[in-house]
Amino acid sequence: MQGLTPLEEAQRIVLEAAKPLGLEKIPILDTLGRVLGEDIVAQRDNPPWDNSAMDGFAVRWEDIKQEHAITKPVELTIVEDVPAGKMPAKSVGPGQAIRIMTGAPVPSGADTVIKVEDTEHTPDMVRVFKPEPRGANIRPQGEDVKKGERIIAKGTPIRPGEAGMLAILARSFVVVYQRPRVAILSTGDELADLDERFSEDKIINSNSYGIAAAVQEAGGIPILLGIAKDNPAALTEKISHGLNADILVLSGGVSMGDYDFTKAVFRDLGAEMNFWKLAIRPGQPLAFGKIQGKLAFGLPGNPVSSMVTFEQLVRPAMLKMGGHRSYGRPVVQAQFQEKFSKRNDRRHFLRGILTREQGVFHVRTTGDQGSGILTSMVRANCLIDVPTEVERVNPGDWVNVQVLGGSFWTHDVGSQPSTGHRQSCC
Ligand SMILES: Nc1nc2c(c(=O)[nH]1)N[C@H]1C(S)=C(S)[C@@H](COP(=O)(O)OP(=O)(O)OC[C@H]3O[C@@H](n4cnc5c(N)ncnc54)[C@H](O)[C@@H]3O)O[C@H]1N2
Ligand code: MOO
Repeated sequence: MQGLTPLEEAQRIVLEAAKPLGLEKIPILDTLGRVLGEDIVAQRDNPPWDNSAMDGFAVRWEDIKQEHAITKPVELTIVEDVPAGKMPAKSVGPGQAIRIMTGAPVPSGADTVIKVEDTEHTPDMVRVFKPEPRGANIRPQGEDVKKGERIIAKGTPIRPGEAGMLAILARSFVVVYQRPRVAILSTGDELADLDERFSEDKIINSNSYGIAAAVQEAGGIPILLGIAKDNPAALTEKISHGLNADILVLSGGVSMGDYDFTKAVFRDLGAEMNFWKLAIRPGQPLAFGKIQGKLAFGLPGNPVSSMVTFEQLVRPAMLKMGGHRSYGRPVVQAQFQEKFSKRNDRRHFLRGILTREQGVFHVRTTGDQGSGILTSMVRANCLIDVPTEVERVNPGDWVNVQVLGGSFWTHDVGSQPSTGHRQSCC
């Protein structure tokens, strides 16, 4: 009998086969979540000139530096008003001030800005009560970005911060990696699709929709191929359509059943395939390889198994193809709140609920962990990663947790993570 393949080995093979896709130029508003395919170099300084950080008065520090300003305020003559968006016409001479708004360019002659609330003023005259250090309240030219500097590196995923920076740098179009197109096919005579009339002996094809959402979450474009009947001809035809995409994901038909034709059809299509019994639970039977140069995954049909194997294998491949440089979910250590035991032959991914209380992460399972219990995925915000060799996890033991999307802090929002506990059960 074929032995169990460690997940890490399968991940290594999959990632080696997955190559970054080509590049395309897209408008800035479409860039969220995409990965930069070029270095972004500043063509000018930001801010482009010294500007005021406060509403107030631009002055010469020499004029206001005196101590005891509160008892003996300095009086300066206002010679101009500079709102944001206007360049100053005059410079500040001895005994003079220019009224200035936040963001407006600092006039020549001035080297310090006094906040309006630290003054008394009329339209023509300002009295300064508070001495400030030289340069106070001035944001110098180029403090954020210097012309010629590489500000965002190729391979960076675009978040709101990067999008704002692209705008600062006047990049209305940027080059990014293409999104992987993922063809999704469910197999099984027992399946009916959502919009079909179906009889009592059918179950609804949920895997295609769960996988499609996972594809979108990983930045890809899902292409639904529907359901293939459990016969080689139907399967071959559907798979051939799927080969127009970058990745083909099948679910079902990879285990030992009389109607499990996936392996045979993959082979007939000339695929170089690995058929694994992975050392994980859920998600043991899995096929992976290349068909006509395209990545093809045969995921197990059980709904939870298809999602967990997607997470561990398809998602990393998609991220690599989409230009990302890191492929894993964030992992945190959490204190397990239950008892759990298993054999020491497979790595388990328990669906979990992660919370944080008094700065410490806690995790419990979602309940029954059968691979047909999709409510476990509905309730989960994480996967609890119990290593192969671990047979027992007790309340209070530290476990690694892969954080799935979404927020999970229901307690003490904003407090710092604890630094005191680093030992792990696993
Ligand atoms: N003799 C053995 N039987 C099984 C083994 C084994 O090693 N030896 N492995 C079991 C494990 S573990 C899994 S996981 C499943 C994987 O089986 P398949 O990939 O062949 O999947 P199917 O048999 O087609 O379906 C399994 C299960 O999932 C439901 N399903 C399938 N597709 C969908 C879909 N698109 N939407 C919703 N539900 C779906 C299907 O109705 C079955 O209930 O094999 C075990 N058996
Ligand atoms: O691998 Mo199966 O996914 O354990 O049910």
